[in-house]
Amino acid sequence: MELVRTVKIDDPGSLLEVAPHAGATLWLRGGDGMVAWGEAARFEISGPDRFDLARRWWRRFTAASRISDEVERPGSGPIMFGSFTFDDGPGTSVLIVPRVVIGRRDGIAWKTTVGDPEEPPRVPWARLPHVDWRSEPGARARWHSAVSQAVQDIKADRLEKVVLARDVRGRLAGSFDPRSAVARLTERFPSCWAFAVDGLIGASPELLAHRVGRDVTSLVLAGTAWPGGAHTLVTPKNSVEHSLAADSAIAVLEQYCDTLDVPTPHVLRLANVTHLATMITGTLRGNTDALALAGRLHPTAAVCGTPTHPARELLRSLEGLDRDRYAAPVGWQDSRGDGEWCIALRCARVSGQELRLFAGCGIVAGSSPAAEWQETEAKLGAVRDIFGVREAVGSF
Ligand SMILES: C=C(O[C@H]1C=CC=C(C(=O)O)[C@@H]1O)C(=O)O
Repeated sequence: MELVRTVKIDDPGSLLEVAPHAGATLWLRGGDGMVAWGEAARFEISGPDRFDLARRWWRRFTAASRISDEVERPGSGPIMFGSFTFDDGPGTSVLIVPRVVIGRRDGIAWKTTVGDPEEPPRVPWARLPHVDWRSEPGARARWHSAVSQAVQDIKADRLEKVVLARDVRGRLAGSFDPRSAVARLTERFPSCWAFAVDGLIGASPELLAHRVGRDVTSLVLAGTAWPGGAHTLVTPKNSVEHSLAADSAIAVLEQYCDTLDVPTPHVLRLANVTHLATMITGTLRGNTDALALAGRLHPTAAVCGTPTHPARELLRSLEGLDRDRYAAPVGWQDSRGDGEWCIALRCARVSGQELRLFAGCGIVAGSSPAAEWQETEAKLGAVRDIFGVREAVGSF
């Protein structure tokens, strides 16, 4: 039985600077969050039951741990980070229990250790390497025909909305250090959740499920405008797109919450795009953990469509894409069941020297293929542009 011990520590300053090497797990927002390293346990799963299997495994892990936690806040004590696949298959979802976690939230900082880990050597940050982007002959034509087909299906009342995505691939010309990538992402997207979990890096603006005690929050985004785009944000098309996404989250959260507050949508401004956003808050009826909520919410109509099943079938046939861990829950959970699960958007999967970026957009009856292409380009810029910036921002 391993001892999981959390102690209060002095403010560590920049959390990113504390991460000792490029293998660290990172979860940051507005300067707060957690950085973690080492692996006390790892669990890989696939299939339609992956969320339930993950929760069961996590319950067993925490039940088998001796816990000493002098902080007792969300994220203290035993914690796992996870990244799930969008689809039931192929691909594996992963949970990681780090050996060491340094966290800070609301002015309180802590260190959690599992067992008695050794201090790893500190490896200086590596600059972000140059990326050779792969040219994709025919990608634009394929996109146009997929969006046109989706619009036809929607106009023929086969479904109301489908979210179509595409990927862009590149080859890294040198070694990749997620600390450098996340530093750039947090600078450019301070209101987003910037993360590096098992080779998935990104800065997501969309919170699928956040639970602290009985309080639940879900920030639903859908409907986008971007600089140079032909449309403003508030259009009938974007409003339809947004309300379908919000409704899909509300329909699930209603089943678990005694009270639910759904304000009118607001405008979320990011560096590259603006979104319609609805911040749903609720009070849980029972003790449903954050991952259970995320698993039930996934996939919302912000990343799949309405109704869910036909949209999932259609996107599968039109995209010709393995979404891998894009557009799926990424986040963390502690032993109390509190946690923070985002939808992995504005992200890239790094494996070896290969880099794969993803972006998608909601298609409704009023969608045009050319505008939706531009929208994916604006969204892809969130990660693509960090490779174009040459100045150092951290301790290289
Ligand atoms: C699917 C993505 O965005 C979703 C979140 C915000 C706005 C969206 C939209 O306007 O289409 C998408 O629903 C993506 O960034 O890949």
